[in-house]
Amino acid sequence: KRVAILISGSGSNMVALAESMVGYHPARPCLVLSNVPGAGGLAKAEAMGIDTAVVDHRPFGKDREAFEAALIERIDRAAPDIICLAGFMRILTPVFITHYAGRMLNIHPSLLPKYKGLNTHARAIAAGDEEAGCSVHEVTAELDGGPVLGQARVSIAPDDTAETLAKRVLPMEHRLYPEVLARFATGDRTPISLR
Ligand SMILES: N[C@@H]1O[C@H](COP(=O)(O)O)[C@@H](O)[C@H]1O
Repeated sequence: KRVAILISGSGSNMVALAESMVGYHPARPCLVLSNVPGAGGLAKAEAMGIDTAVVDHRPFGKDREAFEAALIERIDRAAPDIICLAGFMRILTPVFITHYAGRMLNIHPSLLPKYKGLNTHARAIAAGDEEAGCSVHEVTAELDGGPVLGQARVSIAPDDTAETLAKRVLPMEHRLYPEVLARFATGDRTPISLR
């Protein structure tokens, strides 16, 4: 299976996914695309010998449709079977989501359905939760709302800040996302849970 990975930033999840797609893994990366020119993850992908592309959203202003048409045109040139959103920070419309329906995944830094959206760790701490974590889900029109295919949990310590918690959750993301992708690429949607 061919996998296109969409990023906006440092791309640590992209690296974890790409590094996992070797040997008997059923998938291979075919493109790393960023909406942010110069995003740190682009250089990392090039160093791994993966094709990269930039579709900058800024010239499109408020015209999401035109931005997404350019995005779809560039992605489909790589003919991916699966799309992985990995720290891709643009909200996608139903047009884009329908085009890749049933073959697009996202990683979100909370135990969904809790804390959809941003600032997930700060909100978990503020709520007095005992646990935090991350989730990989299928992407549907509901933001962070699609079927959850995997979760990883960490305990919240009394002196945790959003930053210290994020530092402990991110390595769990790097374990969870490749595991879910390997299963998804063989058609296995059974949810998994890591600790
Ligand atoms: N959506 C969130 O954005 C962050 C991206 O990190 P990276 O993969 O760009 O390093 C990760 O925490 C991910 O869950």
